[in-house]
Amino acid sequence: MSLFPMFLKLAARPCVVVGAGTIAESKIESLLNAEARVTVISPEALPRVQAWAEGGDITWLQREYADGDLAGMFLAVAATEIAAVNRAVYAEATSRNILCNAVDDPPFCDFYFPSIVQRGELQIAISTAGESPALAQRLRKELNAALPLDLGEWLMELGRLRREVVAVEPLGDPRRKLLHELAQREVCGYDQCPSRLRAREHAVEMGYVPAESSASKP
Ligand SMILES: C[C@@]1(CC(=O)O)c2cc3[nH]c(cc4nc(cc5[nH]c(cc(n2)[C@H]1CCC(=O)O)[C@@](C)(CC(=O)O)[C@@H]5CCC(=O)O)C(CC(=O)O)=C4CCC(=O)O)c(CCC(=O)O)c3CC(=O)O
Ligand SMILES: NC(=O)C1=CN([C@@H]2O[C@H](COP(=O)(O)OP(=O)(O)OC[C@H]3O[C@@H](n4cnc5c(N)ncnc54)[C@H](O)[C@@H]3O)[C@@H](O)[C@H]2O)C=CC1
Repeated sequence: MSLFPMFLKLAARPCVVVGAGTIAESKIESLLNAEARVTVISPEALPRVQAWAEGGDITWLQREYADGDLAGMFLAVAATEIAAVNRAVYAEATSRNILCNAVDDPPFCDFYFPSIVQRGELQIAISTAGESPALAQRLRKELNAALPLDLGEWLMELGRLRREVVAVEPLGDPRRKLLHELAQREVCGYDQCPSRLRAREHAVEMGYVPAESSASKP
């Protein structure tokens, strides 16, 4: 069976993490990075989790998990050190059609956490479908070493440039060709950078923008 790969928008979605130890902490952090609305259920919590609760970043229910806690949730992570508790969370999630990951317990996971290489908005997620997390980790390290550190900034600039091009040029092969061309070269933040000039030149060539207006464009 092949896993379905996707990148989820979790902003404002209610997500629950059961447990607040080392593994839970990293899951909470990645949910917060995605701006999810996080509820943590755990009698004890590591200092960083407590700080998130004190700062209002998460809701911490300081008690053990109880059946019914998943009502209204979008996604659940069961990360206690007790497999039976994690499996009970998974069972409730299944009965409610909520996606759930019981950490390190593949039969009780609807989705797996991948290894991630990140540069700003660029994310590369690696999965071996649980065959070898160690391999996923090694590939993550190799990709991380191979990719330039400023790739995120470059991508942000490329995104801006793409929006400029898309705003003036209608959908079609010439636009697609230009966007491929721009994605291969250095894109710079300043107005006169070669890629930006190329994009304007192209817009003029194609007759989408008159020469004067392209030259004075911010
Ligand atoms: C199925 C899955 C379910 C899930 O948890 O989502 C799962 C399951 C299990 N992991 C186990 C072991 C290890 N996991 C890691 C590391 C990571 N594990 C992660 C994900 C996943 N782990 C999901 C599948 C991912 C995939 O392959 O697609 C990563 C990618 C992401 C993350 O955890 O956030 C993160 C790397 C992050 C990074 O560094 O980039 C290491 C490495 C180390 O710690 O040194 C080891 C030891 C080496 C080894 O075993 O390979 C065991 C046996 C436990 C035991 O022995 O008792 C099980 C259970 C089993 O296999 O039955
Ligand atoms: N720590 C590690 O490096 C690794 C841990 N794991 C596995 O991940 C799981 C969690 O590990 P850790 O985070 O290290 O454990 P931990 O012991 O640090 O944290 C467990 C958390 O679960 C909470 N908890 C216990 N019973 C609960 C209940 N009934 N309801 C709600 N919360 C409850 C505890 O208060 C604690 O916050 C374990 O199954 C462990 O085997 C797997 C790989 C590595």
